[in-house]
Amino acid sequence: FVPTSLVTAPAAPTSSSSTSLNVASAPRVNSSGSTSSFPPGDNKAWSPDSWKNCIAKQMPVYESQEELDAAVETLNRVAPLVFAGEVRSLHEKLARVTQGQGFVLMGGDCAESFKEFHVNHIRDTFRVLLQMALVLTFGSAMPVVKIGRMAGQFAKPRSEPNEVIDGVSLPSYRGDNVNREEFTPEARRNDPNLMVDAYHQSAQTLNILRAFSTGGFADIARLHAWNLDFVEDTEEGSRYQKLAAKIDESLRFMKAIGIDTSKPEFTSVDFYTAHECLLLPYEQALTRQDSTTGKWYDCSAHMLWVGERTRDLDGAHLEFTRGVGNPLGVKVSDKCTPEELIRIIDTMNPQNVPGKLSIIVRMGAEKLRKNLPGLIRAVQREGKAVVWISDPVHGNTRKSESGFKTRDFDNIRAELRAFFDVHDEMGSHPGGVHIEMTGEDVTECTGGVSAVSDETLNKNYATACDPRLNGSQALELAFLIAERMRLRTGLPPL
Ligand SMILES: O=C[C@H](O)[C@H](O)COP(=O)(O)O
Ligand SMILES: C=C(OP(=O)(O)O)C(=O)O
Ligand SMILES: [Mn+2]
Repeated sequence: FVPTSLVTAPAAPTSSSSTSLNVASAPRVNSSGSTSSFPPGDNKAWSPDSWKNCIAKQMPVYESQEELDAAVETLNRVAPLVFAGEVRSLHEKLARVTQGQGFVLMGGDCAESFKEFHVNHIRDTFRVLLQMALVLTFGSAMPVVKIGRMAGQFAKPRSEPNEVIDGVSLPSYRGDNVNREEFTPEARRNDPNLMVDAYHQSAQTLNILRAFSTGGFADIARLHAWNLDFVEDTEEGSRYQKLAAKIDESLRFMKAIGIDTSKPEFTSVDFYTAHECLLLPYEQALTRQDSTTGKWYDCSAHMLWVGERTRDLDGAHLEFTRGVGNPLGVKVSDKCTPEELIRIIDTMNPQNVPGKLSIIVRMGAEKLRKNLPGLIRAVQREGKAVVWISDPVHGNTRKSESGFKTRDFDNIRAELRAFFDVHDEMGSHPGGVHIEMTGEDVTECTGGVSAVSDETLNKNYATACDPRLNGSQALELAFLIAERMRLRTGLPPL
């Protein structure tokens, strides 16, 4: 993390009527994406709560307005999790990626959970991200911007409002900051106090991440120690050790010619956080005005993205995000037309500021080959500066015969390959990857050298929502990407 310029003022206004969500007056849950009286992107005034005038899809409805007001009031007073100076430093790095100088690595759980929370869980995910970043930096000879889906990635959009088990129907689980996974009416009740619990867990997570990124753990001299025990014995583990040995040698050479490898560039990393901007009462309460610039920042994370299911042009999520100074992302599937994408860009980044907006493409290999060229062409024609990021996992979810939600490594690899092929053809920069992964030895995605199969998914299937790549599958992906980046720049294979 970098030095900060402090964000100080709490989100105005502070009266309970304006800072809270009025259940009676919307946001309405709507699945048709129809019109709103307050289209974002026009010149209407923005405020942290102007999203309340728009239709908010995927939003929990709370039973008690009082309970919600009290939770939001508590969050209005908590300390910001991130600071404007950090957010701006991420923005600058992303701006360089729009110019082809850098690669973004985003990864973490689909849904963080209270049950899985442990310092070792955070450490191990962070460790794999460090390994992946090292492979990508060395492989591509480019700076890698490291962003965790961590410290706030709780709320989940769902395909179905209800879950039915043995004829019993209950509201779907929507993330630990909304309701609980257990299949009982009490657990599935939307509880606004969970937002406060999620905030406190995020604060702890960030504290650990800050310590790991600057306190010696991320020192490049320790690169061998980042290998996880269960990865160590795999093909990817030994491939990593070989690469680590090469880097060790380069470090020894640098030292020999007088470069000081005890400098922060070698001993710490800049690590950022991001999550889906979904649960707007939480995001609004963490939105604060920067005392030095007067700009509003959502201080729940450095970067926020809007999901595929909530990116309606006239919806509450675009209205909220258009007003905050953070770098933003938007997920797009094959349902997004080039015209729609340009309108989204004009709403989320009206000044066309480089680094402000990343387009996170998730459509599956086949649809990507068909649809991505048109999206890139439109962006090129309109002269928009965006970071193109591949999310090769969300378009590749399937149900195994044994009933597990899973993803095949082959399909993930195929989508990444398609993403790189299309950028090669279009002369654009493949700017990053966004994946759901964990440092744990889970069996949630099939394939890869780790050879998880449909039959072994039940061995350690632990995710609270979507299936994650385990440590060795994630590392394998990093090597694939690094090789592809090398090919682009004419470097020999690793
Ligand atoms: O993480 C993404 C979505 O929440 C998830 O893919 C939706 O899953 P569902 O179809 O099980 O609701
Ligand atoms: C919900 C998610 O993705 P998408 O919006 O792409 O479906 C996610 O990233 O977990
Ligand atoms: Mn997911």
